[in-house]
Amino acid sequence: MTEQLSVQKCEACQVGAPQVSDEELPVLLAQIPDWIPEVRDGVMMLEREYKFKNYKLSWAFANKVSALAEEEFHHPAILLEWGKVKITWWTHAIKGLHRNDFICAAKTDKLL
Ligand SMILES: C[C@H](O)[C@H](O)[C@H]1CNC2=NC(N)=NC(=O)C2=N1
Repeated sequence: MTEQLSVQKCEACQVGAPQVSDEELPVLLAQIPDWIPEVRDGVMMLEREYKFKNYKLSWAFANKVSALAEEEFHHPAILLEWGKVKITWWTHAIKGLHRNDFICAAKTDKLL
């Protein structure tokens, strides 16, 4: 069993890096069951919406995710609303999902 995604580090990802394979996809998705794979304009992404009691709590969580992104140098889309934060991870350089996206999704869950 490979170690938990949330303790792994993102690797530098360049254009041409491999997307997650069809065989790996279900194995990785099973490790982050609260995340939904979405395909937009042919690009597969991982998405999760978190609910909070008010805007300040949503804002604080969004800030933590931003700090994580800088630490990993891998950046999500963050939709910040009153009582909700939607996080979407994908790898722009390869227009799809890299192992990094799963690592970052798992790390995002640990920020709660
Ligand atoms: C220049 C380029 O944006 C950087 O190399 C990094 C920054 N953060 C990134 N974040 C994500 N999600 N995908 C990328 O391809 C990516 N590239």
